[in-house]
Amino acid sequence: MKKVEHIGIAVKNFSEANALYYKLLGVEPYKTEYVESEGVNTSFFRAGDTKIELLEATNPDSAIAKFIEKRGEGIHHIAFEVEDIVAEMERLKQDGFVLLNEQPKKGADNRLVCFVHPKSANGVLVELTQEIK
Ligand SMILES: CC[C@@H](C(=O)O)C(=O)SCCNC(=O)CCNC(=O)[C@H](O)C(C)(C)COP(=O)(O)OP(=O)(O)OC[C@H]1O[C@@H](n2cnc3c(N)ncnc32)[C@H](O)[C@@H]1OP(=O)(O)O
Ligand SMILES: [Co+2]
Repeated sequence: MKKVEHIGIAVKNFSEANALYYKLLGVEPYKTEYVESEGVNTSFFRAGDTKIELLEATNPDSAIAKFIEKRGEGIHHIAFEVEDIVAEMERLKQDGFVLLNEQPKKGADNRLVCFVHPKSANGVLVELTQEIK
């Protein structure tokens, strides 16, 4: 794991949250992206060497909609940068972590991602993320 690549934050109102994080961080989001497979709108802010990813649900079945319904807005996941996502997935599986996808899948911002179940990571949803080169 090279670094915390981003922190995902579940928000109810995308435009209000983007305005708030603009005020908080003093920078505009460098990118917004709709990810159909996850049912989310995302925006990305640079914060030093890492990023903040705001996530708004676009349908009631999305993981973000369910999370907000159960727990309210807030930190949803921590994403760790990896160089070889397949190797890291295999390593974590061998170590008893529960992976939420068998194969890496396409995430936002030109990346492959894989999620680790929060029940196998001290209540934290962990995302592994590798840049697509
Ligand atoms: C935009 C793409 C990508 C990127 O490029 O960065 C993203 O970040 S996408 C982000 C959204 N996508 C995902 O989160 C996909 C992975 N998540 C899942 O598969 C599911 O959300 C889940 C984690 C398996 C939970 O789904 P489910 O079991 O259907 O929901 P429950 O509400 O029943 O939850 C079970 C259990 O887990 C707790 N939970 C749920 N989400 C989280 C969370 N984010 N952090 C910590 N804990 C979480 C939930 O509270 C339940 O606990 P109990 O009530 O104690 O049983
Ligand atoms: Co993410």
